[in-house]
Amino acid sequence: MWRRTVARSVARVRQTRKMSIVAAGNTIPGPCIVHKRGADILHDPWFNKDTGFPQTERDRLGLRGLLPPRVISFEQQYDRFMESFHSLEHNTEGQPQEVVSLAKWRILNRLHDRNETLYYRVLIDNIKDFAPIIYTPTVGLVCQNYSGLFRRPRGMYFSAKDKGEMMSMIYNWPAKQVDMVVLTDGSRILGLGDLGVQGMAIPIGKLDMYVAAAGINPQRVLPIMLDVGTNNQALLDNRLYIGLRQPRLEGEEYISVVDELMEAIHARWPKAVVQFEDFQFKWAFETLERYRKKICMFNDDIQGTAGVALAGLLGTVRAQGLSLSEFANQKIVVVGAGSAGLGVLNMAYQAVARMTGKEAKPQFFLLDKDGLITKERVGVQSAAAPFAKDIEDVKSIGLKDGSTLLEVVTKVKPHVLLGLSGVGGIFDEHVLKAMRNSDSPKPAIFAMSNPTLNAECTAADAFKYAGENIVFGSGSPFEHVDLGNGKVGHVNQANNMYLFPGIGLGSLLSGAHIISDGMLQAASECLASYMTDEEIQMGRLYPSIDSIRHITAEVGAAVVRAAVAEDLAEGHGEVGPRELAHMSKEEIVEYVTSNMWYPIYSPLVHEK
Ligand SMILES: NC(=O)C1=CN([C@@H]2O[C@H](COP(=O)(O)OP(=O)(O)OC[C@H]3O[C@@H](n4cnc5c(N)ncnc54)[C@H](O)[C@@H]3O)[C@@H](O)[C@H]2O)C=CC1
Ligand SMILES: CC(=O)C(=O)O
Ligand SMILES: [Mg+2]
Repeated sequence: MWRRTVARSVARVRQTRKMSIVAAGNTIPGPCIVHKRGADILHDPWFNKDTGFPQTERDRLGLRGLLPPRVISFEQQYDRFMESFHSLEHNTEGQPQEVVSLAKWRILNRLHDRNETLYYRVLIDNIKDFAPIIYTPTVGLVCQNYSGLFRRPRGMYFSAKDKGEMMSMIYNWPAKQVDMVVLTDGSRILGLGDLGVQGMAIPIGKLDMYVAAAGINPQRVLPIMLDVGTNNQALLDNRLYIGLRQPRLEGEEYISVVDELMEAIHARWPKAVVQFEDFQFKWAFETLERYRKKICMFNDDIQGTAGVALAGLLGTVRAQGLSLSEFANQKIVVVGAGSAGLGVLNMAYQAVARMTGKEAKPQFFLLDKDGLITKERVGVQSAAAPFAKDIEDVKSIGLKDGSTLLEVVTKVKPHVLLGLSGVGGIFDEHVLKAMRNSDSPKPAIFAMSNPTLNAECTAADAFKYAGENIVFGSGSPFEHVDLGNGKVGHVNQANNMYLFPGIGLGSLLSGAHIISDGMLQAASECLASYMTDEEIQMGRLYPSIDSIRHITAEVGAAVVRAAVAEDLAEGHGEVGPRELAHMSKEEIVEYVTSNMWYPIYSPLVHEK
């Protein structure tokens, strides 16, 4: 009996997939129920179509007379926006970069606030040009100036003053269903430090990427800022700062506020996936350990970054013409022993252990602001301790605890130099030149810190000083480098944006109640195997951001499959765990793709 049900739902998945392709091809989508009329609709960016409301809808919804008479098609609205954007580019030519970037952010933000369907369509279609505005690097600048830029609220703000009230506050959010939450406390925004409540632009930007890359319905996303104060004196002294003007809560007081918020989110939307973003080191690991066995959550800086970095590291092994098992013999220097650096090392160690067995002793070197970390280091963080080198091992190559980056690179001759320090320019001319003596025929340099000014080096400097045969990746985008004679130094964007949307989407659609290491590993492996050998030989470790929807569908499907394999998948909507278990690999990709929202005007039907 239930076999027939499975067959029916697989057929349904196939049918839905067909319909979604049709929808993407602009045929008539299904209706959308709206509980308001007239001007209230025009002021609601979820439903607003501006001049795009057809006459019949204007009549039905009480809009007649509230809009200019001519109906403008979606395509015309799209063209008009792009024309405005291009004239803005033209008109701001020659102005300081920051002015131009903020002007671009403003024009996109205004559209976001007015008409979400059009906003997400232009974002999806122009993701390569617009991601650097709504995401890194411009989002960093936006956070730095958020108190001044703030016009309209988006998402929810919970503060230390709301203690005891969060369970009722969560019901103030107007949407019945929430699928994806991105939560920050603003304590470590990119490499810019503590930006307090102004960090809200990060969850907003990450969720824009969720909509664009993973097709999460924008009506079901929720950016949350947990404002527990700030230790940034400049913000505390700024009379126009829009957050709590008090030092950050610490210890028990802090954790009890996070607990209360997590309980409130989980109570209202038990199936929502919660992504922790840009928490300072001391809380990033602690909150991850605290909630990951109870709630469907992950820490993007620790786990998303690790998966993307591991995929890149495996790519560098392939770029050298070696088999993946050679990964265990790679010498990798990681600069930055924070959430991101330690996340990468954790995952890389697990990969080596899988390849070589438990006795694996990878040749990974970890540095923080005080230089090389060895077992001699006093007060080493417990999360960093497993990666501290044996002092005898480093002595044998002329190094000691606290050796400088230049000393380490010179003596180790690493295959890979990977920066997650937040310190701009730390891979200076000397360090990069030392990479010329790397033991790899294709040394890899990853300057992963964000935003651009915090990158450990620029792409141009990397190719200039370390040589033309390097493989290069950076957290924020750089232009490809002209090496002369028609040769181009390829720049990869080594950013967790290649994984977090797929991790979130896959976890959601699997209905898993937690996100396991196996699901994260599957996501990373999927990204690692996405590129062909030919592409890898050309220094391309990650796909172009233009194909982010496709890669996200593949990653999402890999996460669903891993959840099914681990018996964690509880199903989503009408698709139950047994139906998921009976889907083929291709059917799971179809299931994921068919669940991706695509921006198109739906006919609006009013219901009281
Ligand atoms: N590309 C990507 O996808 C991602 C990039 N990041 C970037 O990584 C950076 C670090 O993030 P977290 O690890 O969360 O920060 P964190 O504050 O937890 O860690 C920073 C680490 O850098 C070390 N450090 C500081 N100055 C140093 C120096 N001069 N030399 C060597 N190490 C130094 C600190 O001791 C600390 O261990 C940020 O800039 C962030 O934007 C983070 C997540 C994802
Ligand atoms: C990309 C990112 O998550 C970060 O820089 O924190
Ligand atoms: Mg982050």
